Amino acid sequence: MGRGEQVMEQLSFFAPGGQSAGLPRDVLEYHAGFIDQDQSDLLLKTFIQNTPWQQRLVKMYDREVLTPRLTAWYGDIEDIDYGVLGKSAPMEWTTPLLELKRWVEPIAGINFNSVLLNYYRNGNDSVAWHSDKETVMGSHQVIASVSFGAVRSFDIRKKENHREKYAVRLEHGSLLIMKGDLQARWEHRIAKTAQPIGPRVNLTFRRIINPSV
Ligand SMILES: O=C(O)CCC(=O)C(=O)O
Ligand SMILES: [Fe+2]
Repeated sequence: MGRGEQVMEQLSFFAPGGQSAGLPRDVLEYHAGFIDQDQSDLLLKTFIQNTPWQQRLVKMYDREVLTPRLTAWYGDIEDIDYGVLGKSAPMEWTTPLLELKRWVEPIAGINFNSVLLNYYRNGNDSVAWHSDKETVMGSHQVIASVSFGAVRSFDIRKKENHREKYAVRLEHGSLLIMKGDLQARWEHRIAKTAQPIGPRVNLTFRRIINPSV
């Protein structure tokens, strides 16, 4: 695949407005306006300014490349052997993160022990097609995803049939619950967009299972 084609592939094939008809409700649950406008504006600013963002190196085929976004990782330090998981230890919870965790847990129906923050600085930042690791979280894990800032399209496609695909626009202050077969049978991504858009911060609350316990 040529370079131009790779860029094309990354651009979302979905219209900028709305949700796909027939979005599978058994794997995605969308709550618009979960956090009100003022609070969302404040949290966006706080996270952008106060997070020690890192741009990580990941292995892509035989090369190491920088992820096209910034990340930070927080969670419980006790009771989890991060070395066994091949992960670095997370940073300690901050007050706004603990507050958000407390708000999303009753809706998700589980207690989370970690959160991954992604910072998409503009439309050129993205996350490629993936599913989140079952070995670390169990196969039918619930993930609570909170979004602030620019609206981006969250695309999903079936692993066994890439033509079966849907999209949800993740709005400022929204909550998306990923559940059921989503990680086992689907992949998801945030594609690049050619539109001139501002920054976005996404938080995915997760429950890490410790294999050594
Ligand atoms: O930014 C998003 O909405 C999704 C992020 C994601 O899929 C991940 O961090 O695993
Ligand atoms: Fe993900």
